[in-house]
Formats: sequence, C-alpha cells, structure tokens
Amino acid sequence: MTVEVKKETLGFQTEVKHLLHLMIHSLYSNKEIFLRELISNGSDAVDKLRFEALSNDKLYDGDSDLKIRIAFDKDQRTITITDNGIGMTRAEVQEHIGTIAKSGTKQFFEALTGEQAKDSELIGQFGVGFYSAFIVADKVTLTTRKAGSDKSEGARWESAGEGDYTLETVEKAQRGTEIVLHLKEGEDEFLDSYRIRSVVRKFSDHIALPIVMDKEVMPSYEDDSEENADDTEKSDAKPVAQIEEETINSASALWTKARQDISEEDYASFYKHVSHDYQEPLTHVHSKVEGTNEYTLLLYVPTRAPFDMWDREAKHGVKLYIRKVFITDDAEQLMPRYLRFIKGIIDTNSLPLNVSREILQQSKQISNIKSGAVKKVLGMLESLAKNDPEKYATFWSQFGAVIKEGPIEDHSNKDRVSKLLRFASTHANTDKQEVALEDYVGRMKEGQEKIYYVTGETFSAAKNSPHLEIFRKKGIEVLLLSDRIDEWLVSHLDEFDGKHLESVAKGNLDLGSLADEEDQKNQEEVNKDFESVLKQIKDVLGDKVSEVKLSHRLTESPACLVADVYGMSLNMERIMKEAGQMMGGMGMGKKPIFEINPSHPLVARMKTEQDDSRFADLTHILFDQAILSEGGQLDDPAAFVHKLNGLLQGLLH
Ligand SMILES: Nc1ncnc2c1ncn2[C@@H]1O[C@H](COP(=O)(O)OP(=O)(O)OP(=O)(O)O)[C@@H](O)[C@H]1O
Repeated sequence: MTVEVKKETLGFQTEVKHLLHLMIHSLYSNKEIFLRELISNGSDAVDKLRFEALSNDKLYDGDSDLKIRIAFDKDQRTITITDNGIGMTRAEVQEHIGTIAKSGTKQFFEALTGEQAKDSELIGQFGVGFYSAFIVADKVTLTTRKAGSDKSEGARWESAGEGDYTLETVEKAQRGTEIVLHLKEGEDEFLDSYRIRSVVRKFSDHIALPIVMDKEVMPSYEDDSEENADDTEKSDAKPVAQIEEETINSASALWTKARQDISEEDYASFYKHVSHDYQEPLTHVHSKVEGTNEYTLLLYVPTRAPFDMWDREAKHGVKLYIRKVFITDDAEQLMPRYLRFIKGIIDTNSLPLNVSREILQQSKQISNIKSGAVKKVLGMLESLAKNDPEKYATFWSQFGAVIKEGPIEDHSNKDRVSKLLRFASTHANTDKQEVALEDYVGRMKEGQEKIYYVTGETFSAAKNSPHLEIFRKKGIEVLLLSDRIDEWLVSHLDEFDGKHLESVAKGNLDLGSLADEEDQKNQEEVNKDFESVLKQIKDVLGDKVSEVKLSHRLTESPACLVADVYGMSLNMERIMKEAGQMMGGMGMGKKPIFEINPSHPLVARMKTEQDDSRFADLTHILFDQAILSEGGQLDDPAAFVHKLNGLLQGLLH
C-alpha cells in the first residue's frame, strides 16, 4: 500500500460550502454549540473504539484511559479538543470531513427557503456536526490517526471554511483526533476556563466519558515547610504552579441515575448528545426493567421529524449498550420501522460484552428487550395523547404518517397502535388529523355499525368525493384519508373495537339500519324505470366498466365510479400505477362499477334522449367526470373537452 504523503488541496462539495455559509450566518446567536458537536463526535469515536477493542484489545495500545481533553491557548488564540477514540484514516477524513454523506441531505437543501429564521431551524434539524467549528473559527486543523495504524499514518486536514481544504499525511504519536480551532476575531470569550467549563456542563455533563481540562495547582506550603524545615534557601523560593488534569463533567451515564435525581434540563441535554439534534425533545421515557432480562432504557421522541425519515438508508436512532459500553447504533432489531424516529439508548446487563453482531441479530434477549421497549414507547405515546393533547398533535403532525405503518408491521400491538391513530374526518371537515377511532365510535349514529372512510389522492379529493354525498345528507361521519400510507393501513386494519372499517367507494353500499325503508321501496320502482338506460350505458362504455347501476350514495352528482368490494380502490390503483407496479390502465384490478344518480336532471334526461350519438356523448362525459371528481386522470382529455363543448354549443341555439 502506498501512503500518500503529499499535501493536496481539495475542493469542498458544493453542499458543504452552502451549509457552511448558512451555518456561519444563522447560528451566530447560538455559537457555543460547536463545543457540544465536537464533544459528541469525540465521544462517538471513543464509543466506537471501545466496541472494536472488545474483540481486539491491542487497539488500546497501552492507553485505555479514554477521555476528551479540552485546552486553550490565549496567545495563539486557539481551542484544542482531543479525543483518544477510534480516529480516522486519510481516506476516511476525505470521505467524512469535506463531503456530506448523510441521508436526507437532498431533502434538506430542497427545504431551505432563504429566510434566515426558518433556515436556521432547518439547519438545527439537519444536524450541524463538525462544521459547526467554523461558527467561531476562521481556521480549523484536524489531525487524526486511526487506532491500530502506524504512527506515520496520521492525517492532517486544514481549512479556513471557504472553498477548499488541504489534506496531508503526518506523524502522529497518539491515536485519535485532535481539532485545533483558530478563533475568529472577537471570539476570545472562549479563551476562558470558566466559560468552557460552563458550556461543557450545560451540554455534556452526563455523557459517560470524562472531559478533562488542565488546571494549575499551587503546591501546598505546609507540606513544603515541614519537609524542608531546615532548608532556608528553598522556603524563600516562589512556589511553581503544577498542572493537574481535572474532570469537568459528571461523566456518569445519565440513564443509570434515579429519575428523581435527573432534571428536565439534564434529560434534554442528554437527548441532544445522543441524537445530535439541536432542538428540545418532545417527551421521553426512562425506565429500568428487572427480571430475567435486565435493562434500562431512556428513549425520546424528537420535536421535529428528521430529513431522512423516509430514507431507507437512514441511521437508527437507538443505541445499544451492554453494561454501559456502547455496542452499536445499527441495531435495527431494537425498534420496529414504524418507531424509527425514536432516539435514545438501551443498556442491558443480560448480554455478554463480547457479543458479536451476528449473535445480536438472533438473540432472544434482544427480541425480548425490543418488545419490552416498544411497549414502553407506546405507553409514553398513550400518556402524551391523554395528558397533553396539544403536544400529541405536534407529535402526530410530524410522525403520524410513520405510526400508520404500525398496524401493518406490528400485529402484536395492533390494538394499541390503532388507538394512537388520528385522522381527518367530515366531522370537522378540515385537513387536521385529530380524530381518534375512539372519538369516531363515540359519535356513531344509532344503528350505525361500521366505521366509514374514503380515500383520495389529496385531502380535497377525499373531502369532495361524490361518494360522501349520502353520508353528508344523513349526517354520518366519514374519515377522510389522503396520506399515501392510508390505503395500506385500511387494507390491514379491517376493524376497530368490533366495528368493521368500510370504504364508502367500494362495493354495494350497505347502510344497514341507517337506510330508510321508504327509500328502498322507491329504489325498486326507479330501478325498473331505468332498466333500459342502464343497459344502453353499458353498451356505450363496453369493457371500461364491469357493471352500470343506479346509485344509492349520490344525492348531488350525476355519476360516480365504485371499486369492486374485493378489489383495489381506484386511488390504490393510481398509487400502484405511479409506483410502476401495474402494467397499463386499470389492468390489475377488476373494472369499476359505474353508478348513476337517477334523481339528477342530466341522468333523467338520458331516459328521453332519442339521438344515439348524443346519448353516447353524454355517457362518456359523465364517465370522465366521475374519474375527474375522484382526482383521477383521463386517458384522452382532449376527447372529453371536445364532447363537452359539443354539448355546450347546443345551448347556443
Ligand atoms: N472526533 C472524531 N473522531 C473520529 N471520527 C470523527 C470525529 N469527528 C467526526 N468524525 C467522522 O466524521 C463524520 C462526520 O461528522 P459530522 O459531525 O459532520 O456528522 P455526524 O456526526 O455523522 O452527524 P451529526 O450531524 O449527527 O453530528 C462522523 O460521522 C465520523 O465518521
């Protein structure tokens, strides 16, 4: 292997330049966070080393006293943050520091508005990481060496945070990473031991790793004078200050303390440390479980959804510790996907420290811990919903669409998750998702046996669906579903509290005892009346539809399309089609049923229409309208416009 010694100058990825610029300008009032970010990175690096060393303790190379050191130099105007963690190779430096390889980056840049206040919030949500050094520094020098590599294989990265950085191979005696911040003009407040200590305490007090600073201590006079009682020469000499290392944080793992000894601030600052989030958490659960499986968990719900929530590659937010030693943050099996936004730690005593990743994957204990942890999280969400509906609404607006994956993914907790769901409905008729299924059931009409819903591509498509007409007329509440996941959700959630969930746009509408007897009698007569019209319409539409029927659900619109009761809803077909899972047209599902409203004047007019071609035009127009009013797209919009205009022109004569 050739070691690249030459110093090279490399350009930042465009996104990095952009991020740096934004950060320097928008985080100015919060500049002390650079310390938290760099300490968090150092602590992660130490965690990684500790884990690797479990199977290869040579990596410690005689130094297992893991810590982060902070020092400052008033003359040079520098702050130095050093860790003896895992370190990086030259290639890793180039990969991690100089590019943003994070998931969610694209979404982040798309979300930026150019408005400072909003963007600074977004930056916080995205996570500022290493680059936050440039909030206070106009030059940053990072020197690092990977644990286990040779002294000659250190790498030095240096940049002024503008367009480029340099990278060279250097000698480095100790493994780990040293970051020197050359402070900008006017940032001298950080060249102060008291200031640094107070920031560290504020942000990083309860991380399990010691953060040390040097302290000057005066030698004690008494000891001196006794020992050197006869030595008159020495007793006159001025005492020389000695340097002692002092740990400036509590360095106790927060989760091991009793709940009553932990303040809300402590919880919040620990959250920011584990999650690398910038905002306060929404809520948390801290619990110690005893028994055959012993573990402690401290889990949080963030206030805002991360940018990578929909990214399959996204990092998992729950870190696994075994007896306070970090093992992995890649333990997919610790939280199900529908709770992937949960951040925090689970620390167990029930597994051996030298457990391998493969064993973890199959471990029964881990799956028991997971199911216990999921119950705790559900409990936390239940009590949030009960005790703080406003916060729960915030939670739902951020994570509701993910929670809706719950009943699909997690059968054993289906009932509990179902109670956490919130929907929009015709009750408030707004797009706010705030109706719990329990609320819906509580408002059900006498004689109502089912929970009705309609799905649509957008909220307004759902809200304005013609299928709702009879329900609005009778004052029956219908859930308005327009999130992508809703179609899958309702296909897995067929009942709640013993009540069947039923689409208002599928199959034969059965209103049960809600239907008026008189209506039913009338319908039979009307049916006879329209028999030949129905047949004629079917002839015109051919195999575009499976059947033409008189509608019981329309009161205002002339016609609508209804999916087969066992088939996919038309909205679902559209979603599948977009996702490329269907070959052309409505190929996969059954053809829809075309329902017409006999009390609509246009439909009534068809009964007397003598001109076959006008009848056909009218039929096609009603059919296309029905597609449009569902939010669908016409195969041949020009033909629709042409036919419609033909009829409209009739009005001119
Ligand atoms: N002190 C360090 N020791 C070893 N590796 C480090 C250190 N600091 C940063 N890194 C590496 O650089 C990467 C990028 O760091 P950065 O702080 O920008 O983002 P991050 O920590 O991954 O994400 P976040 O925004 O959540 O902090 C880290 O993931 C890590 O691999």
